[in-house]
Amino acid sequence: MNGLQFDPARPLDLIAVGRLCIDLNANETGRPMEETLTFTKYVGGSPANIVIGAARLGMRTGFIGKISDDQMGRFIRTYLQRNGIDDSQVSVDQTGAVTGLAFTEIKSPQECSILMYRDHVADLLLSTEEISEEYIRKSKALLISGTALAQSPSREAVFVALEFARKHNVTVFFDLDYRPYTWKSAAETAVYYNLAAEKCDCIIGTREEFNMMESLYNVTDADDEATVNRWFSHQAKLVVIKHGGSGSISYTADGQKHRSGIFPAKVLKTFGAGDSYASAFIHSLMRGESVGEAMRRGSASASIVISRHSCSDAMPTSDELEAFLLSNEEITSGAE
Ligand SMILES: Nc1ncnc2c1ncn2[C@@H]1O[C@H](COP(=O)(O)OP(=O)(O)OP(=O)(O)O)[C@@H](O)[C@H]1O
Ligand SMILES: O=C(O)C[C@@H](O)[C@H](O)C(=O)CO
Repeated sequence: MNGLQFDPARPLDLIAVGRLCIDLNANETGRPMEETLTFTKYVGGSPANIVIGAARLGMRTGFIGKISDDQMGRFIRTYLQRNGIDDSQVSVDQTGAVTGLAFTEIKSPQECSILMYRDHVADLLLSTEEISEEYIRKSKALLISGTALAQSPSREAVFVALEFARKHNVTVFFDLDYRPYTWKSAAETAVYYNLAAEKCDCIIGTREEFNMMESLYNVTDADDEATVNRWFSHQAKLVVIKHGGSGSISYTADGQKHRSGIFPAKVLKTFGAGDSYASAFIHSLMRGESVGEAMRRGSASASIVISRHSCSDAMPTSDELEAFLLSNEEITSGAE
């Protein structure tokens, strides 16, 4: 059992709070960004990608965030609307803030990097007054993403959202989504990640992200069992540790452990794997499937997205995911 509860009476399935930005993915692959001439524009931001993926799979979704008062902000809002994501809680910045940009470099399938422009971005100006208790109580689940904790007032807004979620039995997913360029210090990062993680029901992260959180307490031996037991002593009922091309391992508070391998992928770029994994994983859990099945679907979604140019736009529909699962065998591997 995964221990997660979802109230079927709630009109929304999943609300995300956090970053809405723009991905500018290099069209010329196989070369450094210094030699890139053209980019394709997509909606980006880890929580945005996850919710877009969930909406593609048929979930009733919403977003709490802030966009810039310009063409980029309007591009994002239109895209959310076109994908059936409720944007009633997406506010428009009035201070001249800009939309975060994520320039991606695809030197090779294994050598991808992201250059982030995040000075004075609108998404980190989301304030506590813009977090609606009534809105959150309409949802079965809430997704928070680590980067929204990087600066005030977004940081406080996330903790208010967590409080409302707890108050109204809204299950909380925490996708760690650690992006170093947004934080001032390792200690600040670890403190806020740990404080937020204590309030979450399901934590999804890579081994490196959990190491970052534990570094504050001089824990250096990167032991999965010790990691998950720390979170089970708080609110968590399910912890997923992702291991890139080696697959993923999940742990439930009642002592079960599930390993998942990967699906073969013609990798174009590696980023987007985590967001696509999370979207299909959450969708599967919320429709009552087992943790093992949810991991299988997450892995399949990841393989689809890393074989395509974008993240958000590449998120598979239900039909695409089913077709992929029918025609591909998961490569079971000992994900250590
Ligand atoms: N090369 C690959 N081939 C197939 N599947 C992969 C590959 N890399 C990652 N995956 C799948 O995607 C999942 C998440 O990938 P990863 O562990 O890299 O998370 P992440 O670092 O959060 O991803 P991102 O690069 O989007 O930030 C893995 O557990 C695995 O199922
Ligand atoms: O989360 C970000 O700001 C970057 C994303 O927009 C990008 O699509 C990515 O890195 C996905 O993991």
